[in-house]
Amino acid sequence: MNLIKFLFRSSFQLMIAALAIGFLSGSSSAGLIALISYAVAHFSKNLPLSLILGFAGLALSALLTSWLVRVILIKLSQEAVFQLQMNLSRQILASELTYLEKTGSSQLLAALTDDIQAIADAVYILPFLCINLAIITGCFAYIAWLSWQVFLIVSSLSFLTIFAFRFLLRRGRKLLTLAREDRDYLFQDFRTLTEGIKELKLHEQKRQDFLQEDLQINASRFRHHSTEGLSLLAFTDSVGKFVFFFAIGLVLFIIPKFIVLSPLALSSYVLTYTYLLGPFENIVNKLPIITKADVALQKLKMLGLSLSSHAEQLKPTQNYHLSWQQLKLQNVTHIYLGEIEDIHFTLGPINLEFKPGEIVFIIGGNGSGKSTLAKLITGLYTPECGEIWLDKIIIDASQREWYRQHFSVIFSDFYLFNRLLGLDAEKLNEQTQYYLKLLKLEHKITINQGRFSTTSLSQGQRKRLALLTAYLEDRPIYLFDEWAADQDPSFKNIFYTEFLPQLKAQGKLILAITHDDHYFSVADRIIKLNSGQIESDQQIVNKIAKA
Ligand SMILES: Nc1ncnc2c1ncn2[C@@H]1O[C@H](COP(=O)(O)OP(=O)(O)OP(=O)(O)O)[C@@H](O)[C@H]1O
Repeated sequence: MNLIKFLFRSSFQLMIAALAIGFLSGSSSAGLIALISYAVAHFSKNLPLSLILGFAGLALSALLTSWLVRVILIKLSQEAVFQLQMNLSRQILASELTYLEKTGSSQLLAALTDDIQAIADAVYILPFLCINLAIITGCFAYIAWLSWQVFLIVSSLSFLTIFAFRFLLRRGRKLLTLAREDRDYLFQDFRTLTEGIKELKLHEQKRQDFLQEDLQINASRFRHHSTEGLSLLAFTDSVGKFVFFFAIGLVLFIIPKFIVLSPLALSSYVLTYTYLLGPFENIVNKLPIITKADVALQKLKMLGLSLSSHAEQLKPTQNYHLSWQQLKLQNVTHIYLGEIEDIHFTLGPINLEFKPGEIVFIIGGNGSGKSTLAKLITGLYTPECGEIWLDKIIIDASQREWYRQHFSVIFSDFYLFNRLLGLDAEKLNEQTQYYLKLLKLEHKITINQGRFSTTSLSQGQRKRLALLTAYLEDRPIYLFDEWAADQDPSFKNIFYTEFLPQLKAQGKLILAITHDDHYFSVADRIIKLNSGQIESDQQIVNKIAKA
């Protein structure tokens, strides 16, 4: 089973220790049953002291070992879940952006939340399952000791039952796997629900279409597969109980007709079986949780495999170059393959050279490839063809992480973190306060030990806060994707006529994707894209606005 293999892989020694102690716990419980059977059959007022001491010893051992095995398994399983969360997060961070974009955030979120939760639920109950399994094994050993014939009959019956159940369990697992696939679509719908709430509230027909044709269909498919799968497992549970009672009836009414059994042996069987009902029920009841976790682990394994096949080298090889001379793109291309094979978008081949202290505007119509070019220049996309050079260093897989450290970027769909990550907030406090004032944010937010008091701001203010972070990062190359689009005219003016020239004066290369033709004169150079190709690359000679 995936879950057991997963725990063995997490810590082989702890698993072996847990199994050994679990076995001791099961044996103690089975020993107790044997002792109780004996005491009931030989009941008298003066039972021997050894029996009483034996009872106390076994009870204490059962208690201690069951506690110990639980502690070990809880530690082991929680550690395994922790590692799973961290590894998956690391793998996502290390994967190529193009692959992550193709996979979609809904699938990743479903894995990080649903799948890991399903595994956490299963590993929580695993200690109890192990103890119950050990008790069942111990009790079966006791039955074998009482009569090997009865043991053979009963264990053959058990094997037959398990064999017959395999089909049902496999079918149940298949249905739960389908339900898990439905979860991915549901997650996508939940994202639409939360992120598109404004649009959905404003348009009744849109809301109804979304509810009935998307959410409801996916939710009912999930309901159907889950109900079928779980019902099948519930059926297994009931049949299991029937087989159990059948076995008791067999020992009580049928076997004595063929095999001579003493009343002591008979009462011991019945007592043992009745006691076994609890652990057995416990195991069968938990089958759906274990099956779900198994499906989740399989899903995580597949995701992990495909993530690692798209993994990048994430260790920067050396400090980034503060003084560089030339950034060159040579015949660089990027292709987006569409759902339909012959509908795709190709950017390039692009040939460009940049130098420090340049203000370069990248312009072009919607869908001309500006943001794609930004992702190529910053090293987020790996070019399908062509090369990127920074001075004399070619940016290949081993240099890409290092190369990316040269950029401070504000994308149009940027994410605003709620604190200054990767920066020494204490050291930068003075600068931070200065930029807060400059960006007119000092009355809106405070920054305490690098943490912003709020990020619930207008889009324009959020972008200004992102700009503050970019300033503090102080990297050699700045890229702004339509930064000024959400700013009011006065801030737009400050951005183009003060901020950009200030960065230029510091020797930074500034690449700004923009539609603000009013400020084109600020640029040293304007690159125009059209349908993924460079239409023009023009130096601006007579600059009007100066820093
Ligand atoms: N993740 C993606 N997968 C597939 N196609 C994409 C993806 N991102 C962009 N495209 C396609 O690539 C083309 C260029 O997109 P891009 O976002 O680079 O254009 P843009 O010039 O930045 O547009 P805009 O000004 O509207 O932001 C578009 O036709 C777009 O549909």
